[in-house]
Amino acid sequence: MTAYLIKSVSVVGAAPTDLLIRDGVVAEAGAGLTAPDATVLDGTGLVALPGLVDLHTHLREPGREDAETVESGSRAAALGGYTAVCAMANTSPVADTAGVVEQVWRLGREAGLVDVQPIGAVTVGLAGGQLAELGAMADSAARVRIFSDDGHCVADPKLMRRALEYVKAFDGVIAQHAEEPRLTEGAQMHEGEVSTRLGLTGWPAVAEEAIIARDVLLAEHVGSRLHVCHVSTAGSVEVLRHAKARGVKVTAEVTPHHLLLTDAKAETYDPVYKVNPPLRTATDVAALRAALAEGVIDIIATDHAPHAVEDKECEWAYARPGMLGLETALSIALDVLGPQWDLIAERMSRAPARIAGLDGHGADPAPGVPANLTLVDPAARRTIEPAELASRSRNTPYARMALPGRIVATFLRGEPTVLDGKATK
Ligand SMILES: NC(=O)N[C@@H](CC(=O)O)C(=O)O
Repeated sequence: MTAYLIKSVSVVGAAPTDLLIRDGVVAEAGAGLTAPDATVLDGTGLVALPGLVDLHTHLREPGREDAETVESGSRAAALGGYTAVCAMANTSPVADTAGVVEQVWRLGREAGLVDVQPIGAVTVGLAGGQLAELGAMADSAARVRIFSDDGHCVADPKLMRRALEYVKAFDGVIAQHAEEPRLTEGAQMHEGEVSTRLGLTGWPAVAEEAIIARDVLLAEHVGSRLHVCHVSTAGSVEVLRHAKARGVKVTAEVTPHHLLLTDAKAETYDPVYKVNPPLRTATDVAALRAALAEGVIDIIATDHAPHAVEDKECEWAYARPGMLGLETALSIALDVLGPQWDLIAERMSRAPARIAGLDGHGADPAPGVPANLTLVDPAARRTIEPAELASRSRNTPYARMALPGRIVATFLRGEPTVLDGKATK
């Protein structure tokens, strides 16, 4: 195994130092390190972060390998600075059995670019009618700890209660896609001034807020862990703030796109901006940014949702919801938060690793720590060219935008998955 000596790198924003990576761990850290056998990388001007961890990735395999595979999504993740991703269960077949989660987990190991941690479905076929085999998935080789029907809400309160109770046995967590389905029938975008003007059916903020309010009460009642996917409204932030103040075991994520874009984008009628939950108003964006800074929202998760051309380049009403995210998330975080490296490390690596229970991830580079880390050049700007993305899909909302920050290298247990901004395999 090649050793790497990274010279003069800022670890999470601190004064420059050297890092020696050997045998899968950070072997040494300090000024003036030498190692004759090591490959030397110049870290001048670069920031080392603990490898990013994405709690919400759609890898589409099995079933829609034309849109993404475990391997292509893993490569996109490594290029985005990630060392671990949690793969959502809305595949075909659905990841609702030990067999499917083990398949995804094995494919991740074979690709070897990031650790792929499968998420199991809460209900059979994501149909919301009957609990899936949560215990069998937890006991499988994939050791599933996060369960989600993402794409669908676990709308039945009794099933949601049972699921929350069930996962307590193995310290699992239910990640809820908060959307009261009766309030979003036919919805195409955020319900508000823009939807009224465009004549499109609206997805009201209350459809999200009502489910979060219900679920935090259920989680409190049964003393279990709830994670709220892709929080998108100012009202949801208030519900979460209240729940956290009461001591409810709830965590929440926000996506890069909900931190940057608004429903005004729908005026273009370009379905690349169609997403679930929908892009909201500038007031919501401001509330989400404040909540992320404050910690009411715990993490940034990408909701990387690749879609084939025919599912996106069509009329708005027929387009699938979802956007790419893995290869641009760190840049959007840098744009939104500025160079607050400790906050970025917390929201994009340490906290998601804790929530997912991913050992070996989410620890700042220091002697003895597994060498899961990424090197960022914050001074670089790059223009996003969809054709150059590693994802099999092209549905990025940032096409031709110049974004700050570039991932120079990513290491997974001491092996480079990205060097010089390029995937190593
Ligand atoms: N977030 C999205 O817009 N899409 C997700 C599922 C979903 O949440 O609808 C997808 O799987 O494409």
